[in-house]
Amino acid sequence: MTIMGNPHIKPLLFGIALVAVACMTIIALVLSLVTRQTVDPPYLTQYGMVFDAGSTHTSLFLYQWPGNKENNTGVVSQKLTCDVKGDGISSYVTNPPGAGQSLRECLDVALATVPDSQRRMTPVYLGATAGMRLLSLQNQTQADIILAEVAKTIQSYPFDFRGARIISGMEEGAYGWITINYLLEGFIKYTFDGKWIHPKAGRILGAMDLGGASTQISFTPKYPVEDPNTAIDLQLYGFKFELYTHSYLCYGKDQALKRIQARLQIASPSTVVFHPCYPSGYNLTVALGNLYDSPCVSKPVPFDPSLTVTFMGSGNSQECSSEMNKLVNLSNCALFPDCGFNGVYQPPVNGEFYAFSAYFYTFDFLGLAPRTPLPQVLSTIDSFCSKSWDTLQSQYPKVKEKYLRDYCASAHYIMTILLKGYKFNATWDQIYFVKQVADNDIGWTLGYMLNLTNLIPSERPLAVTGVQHSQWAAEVFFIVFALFLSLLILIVLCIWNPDSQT
Ligand SMILES: Nc1ncnc2c1ncn2[C@@H]1O[C@H](COP(=O)(O)OP(=O)(O)O)[C@@H](O)[C@H]1O
Ligand SMILES: [Ca+2]
Repeated sequence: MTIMGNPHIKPLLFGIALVAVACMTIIALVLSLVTRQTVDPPYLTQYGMVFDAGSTHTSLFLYQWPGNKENNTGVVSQKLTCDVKGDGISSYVTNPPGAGQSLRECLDVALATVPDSQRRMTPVYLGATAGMRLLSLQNQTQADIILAEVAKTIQSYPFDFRGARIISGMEEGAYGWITINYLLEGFIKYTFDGKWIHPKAGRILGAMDLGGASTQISFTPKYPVEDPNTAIDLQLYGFKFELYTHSYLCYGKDQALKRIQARLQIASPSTVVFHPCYPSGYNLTVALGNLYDSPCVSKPVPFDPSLTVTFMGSGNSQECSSEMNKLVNLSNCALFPDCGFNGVYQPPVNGEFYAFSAYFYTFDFLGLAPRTPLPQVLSTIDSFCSKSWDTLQSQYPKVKEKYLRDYCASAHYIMTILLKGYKFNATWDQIYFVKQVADNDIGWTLGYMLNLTNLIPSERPLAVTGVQHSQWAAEVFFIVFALFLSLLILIVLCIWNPDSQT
C-alpha cells in the first residue's frame, strides 16, 4: 500500500490545506495592516464651522475631514447644518444682543457634536452677506454693534473663534464657485493608480446664487476678463484660474420684489394697488415705512411712513413678467456688447452652471426637474401664476404664506435675470438647479472655510499621505492570490482519488 493509499492521508491533507489557507490569509491581513500603519500616521477627525448670516436667515454649517488628508480634494464633508431660529442678524437693529442669543441653540448642537478633545482647535467663522451689507450702508455703527454681539456669543464657547465679518459680494461669488468645483472634483482628481490629474477644463462649473438681498454669478470665461473689478485670479492645486464674478446688490429675490412693490405704489399712489404677480384673491397691506425701509428703494416725495398700501393680487403672468423686465435695465449696456445688466461688464456665459439657493427653492417648488426645456418652464410658470390664492392654499397647506405668494414673482424674476440679464437663451440647457452635491449643501460657506483654513493648497500636492491606491491594489492582489492558491490545493485534493492509481 502506497502512502496515498493510506485512508487517513486524505483528511490529513485536507487539514494541512485548511491550515495553510488560514495562515496565508492571516499573514496577508497582518502584512496589510502593518504596512498600512507605517504609511498612515494615527489621525483624528478635524472640524470647522461657518455661520452663514444671510439677509433672511442664519445657518450653521459644521464640516469634518480626516486630519491626515486635509490637502486632498473631496475629503471635507458636511457633518451637520443647523438653522438658527428667527430672521437674519441684520433684523436685530433694535435688539443687537438678541442676534448673539439667536446663535446659541446651534452652537450648543455643535458643542454636543465636536468631541471634547477637538473643540479648542475647531475654527469658527461667521460671514454676513447682503443684509448686513445693506445695513452697513444705512448705518455702519449699527452693523458693527451687531457683529460685536454675535462675536461675543461665539467667543463664549470653547471653540477657536476666527472672526465675524461682512464678506464682500465678490468673495461670496468666488467662494460659491470654489465650493461647487471642490465638491465635484473639478480642480484636481486623485486617480486610482495614485496620480493627481487636472480634469478637463470643461468640467469647471459656473455658479449662480440667488439670495434675498444680492445675487452672484461666477464663472471662468473663454477669454480674459476685461474689467479688473470683476476678475479674481486663483491658483488652486498648482493650476491657475481666472474667474469672472459679480454680485448685484439689491438684486436678491426679496429686495427685487420689494422694488416691484415700490414701483407699483409710486405708479398708482392710492391705498389699493393691483399686483400682477400676487395670486388673485390675495391681499397684502404694508406700511409705507416698511416698504421704503431699504437703501434699494428710493422714497417718494412727499412720504408719510405711517400710511399703508394694500396690494391686491391680479394673477397676471404676462404683466408680472413685464414688471420684472423693468427691473433689469439694459439701456446702460448699449455701448458695450459684453454686458450683464445695469451697465455691469459680463463676458458671455461659458460652460455648465449650478444655480442654487432661491434659484433652486423656486424651481424645486414648481416641480421643474433640473433640465426642463425652456418652453415647458415658461408654461409651468404661466399656469402657476394664474392659480387663485384659494386654490394655492388648499393645494399647498403647509407652505409658508410669504413663500407661496412670492413663487410666481420669484419665478418670473429668475427667468428675467437668466435670459435677459445673463443671456442664457441659447444655453438654457447648461443650467442645473441644485441644492446639494453628495449630501453637502451648495453655498459659499465651504469655499470660505477651505480658503481660510488653507485646506486648498496653491501648489499641486507632491506626496500622498495615507495608503496609496497602488499599494492597496497590491495588498488585495496578494490576499486574493493566497486564497486562490489554497482553494486550488483543496480542489485538487478533493477530486484526486489516489486509489484509482493503484
Ligand atoms: N423654502 C424656500 N422657498 C423659497 N425661497 C426660499 C426658501 N428658503 C429660503 N428661501 C429664499 O432664499 C433666499 C436666501 O437668501 P439669504 O441667504 O437669506 O440672503 P443673502 O444671501 O442675500 O444674504 C431668500 O430670498 C429666501 O426667501
Ligand atoms: Ca445667501
